[in-house]
Amino acid sequence: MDKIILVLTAVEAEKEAVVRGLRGDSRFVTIAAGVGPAAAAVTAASALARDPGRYRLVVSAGIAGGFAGQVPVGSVVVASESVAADLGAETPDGFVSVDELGFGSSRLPVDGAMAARLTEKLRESGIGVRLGPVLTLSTVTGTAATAAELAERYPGAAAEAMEGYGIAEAARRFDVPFLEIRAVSNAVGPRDRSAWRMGDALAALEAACATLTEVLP
Ligand SMILES: O=C(O)c1cccc(C(=O)CC[C@H]2O[C@@H](n3cnc4c(=O)[nH]cnc43)[C@H](O)[C@@H]2O)c1
Repeated sequence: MDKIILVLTAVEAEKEAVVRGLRGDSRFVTIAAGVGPAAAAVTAASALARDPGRYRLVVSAGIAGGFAGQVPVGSVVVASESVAADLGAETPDGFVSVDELGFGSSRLPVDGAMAARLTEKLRESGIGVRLGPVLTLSTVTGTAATAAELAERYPGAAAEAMEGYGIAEAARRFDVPFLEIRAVSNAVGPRDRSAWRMGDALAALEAACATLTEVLP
């Protein structure tokens, strides 16, 4: 039996955009896993454990906040790595990552060749795209101070979302390559939920998933 691709979104609206983009491609199965890294990791790990050897790629797909000066709203970010940006300890001298604490790695890899191919194809298709680190946080950033702190702590970070690292960790445990695709619905910074451009982001997510079907070997 041919191996297939597992795509996980957080919410149903993202799943619907992904499914529209995949246009019935039978190589993919898409699940809405819930918001946040815990729900995402549990759902991904459960699916991978239910059918060992069935999957050749696991994809975290959805909307995200984009860092100012890195990516505009409505564009796509393909992760170059997934970073757990709030996994560590707060100290009087600032944040200390789990790496520095000696408890593992806050950075998980993606399938670099696939990420590069997808980015190139999206660019060729005229879709605004950036290949860069995507942060995973359990809390949506809501102030300029936190946005600036994250940008300083993770230079070049393109976007933040809430699920990627959890899914990447599940994929790593099952030895399946991982990819994260995000469409930017809002800028990372002071909270203004009314300014989130969900429609534009979901359309960009749909286009990115249509392109994904074209770059798979
Ligand atoms: O209105 C809110 O504050 C809010 C809180 C939690 C989740 C949401 C969602 O709309 C869930 C969808 C999904 O969106 C991703 N996302 C989008 N923008 C950001 C962001 O700036 N920072 C972090 N995550 C973001 C995230 O992956 C959610 O699961 C709304």
